[in-house]
Amino acid sequence: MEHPVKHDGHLNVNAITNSQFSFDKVKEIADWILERVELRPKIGIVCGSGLGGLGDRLVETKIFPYSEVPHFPKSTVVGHKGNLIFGKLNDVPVVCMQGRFHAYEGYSNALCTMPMKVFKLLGLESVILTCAAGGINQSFEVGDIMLIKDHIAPLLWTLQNPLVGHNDDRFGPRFPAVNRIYTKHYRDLIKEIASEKSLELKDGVYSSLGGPCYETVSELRGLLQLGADAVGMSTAHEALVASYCGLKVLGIALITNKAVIEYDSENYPNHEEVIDTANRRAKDLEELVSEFVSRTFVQKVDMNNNEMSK
Ligand SMILES: O=P(O)(O)O[C@@H]1C[C@H](O)[C@@H](CO)O1
Ligand code: HPA
Repeated sequence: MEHPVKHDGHLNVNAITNSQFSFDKVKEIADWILERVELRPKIGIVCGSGLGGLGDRLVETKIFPYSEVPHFPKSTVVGHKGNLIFGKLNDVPVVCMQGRFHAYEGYSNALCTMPMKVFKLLGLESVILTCAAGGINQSFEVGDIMLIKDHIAPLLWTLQNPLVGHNDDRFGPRFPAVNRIYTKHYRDLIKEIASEKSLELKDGVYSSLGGPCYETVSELRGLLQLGADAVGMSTAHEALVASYCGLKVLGIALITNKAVIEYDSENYPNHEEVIDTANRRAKDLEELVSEFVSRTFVQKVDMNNNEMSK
């Protein structure tokens, strides 16, 4: 069993720790990848349930099934292929997780969020998190695309928060601020792109519970009262760790089903509907993300050129 080691070399044996993914272990994963891939992307994409088509859009790819990547577990959920793909999207180098890890698969939140730390050590600056979610906001329709402006994640209020334990400040600070996780500039940019494409984009608060069960009517009513617009089982903890690691975050939820907030309704959520809606709406979401990736990259190149010519 690995001891929690501070990076100054001091043992911190009394801390409950998430030594499961120490800096050295994450570095081992990142180094393994860097030895095998020439591409050096600045943007990472995580594909939610049924949204793996984004990965299929990449060209000049190098694909690693998760089973080949050191310390990566299996992706066990339908609609999550389980590939780490390096390639170009709209001519921009990206790395794409075709499928994510969920706590309900039996994985710790430290493990579920480990890829964000790997992204940091790969030199990424930004991550785009996509997910499927149930619409709690009663004005939302199935198939709506919701830009995540904030999240409510009760599990992150507990010791299940992946940042609990020994903090290695090479990843991020002990006490990260979380009031600006979803980068404003990115939200503005994607709204602009959606409006140019005449694509309606909802703006909302994503809430996440642990799953794998969907929510009770009373839980959903409670989340609505708290200000949530959509509910899912992922994303918030990844966004937290990405932001803690200094990555800029864009979060997009596809409303795959309406959350049932009427007692005794005949309707009920199910994963088949989630996947069907994702398949039906994936194209618009993929185009939005592709355009976002290329504009972000162009802006970055512009900024660098301007800086260099100063
Ligand atoms: O990985 P995401 O959050 O997109 O997947 C959602 C949550 C569950 O994994 C599943 C429920 O249908 O879809
Ligand atoms: N609840 C939780 N997670 C989900 C849902 C839902 O209604 N739809 C897709 N993922």
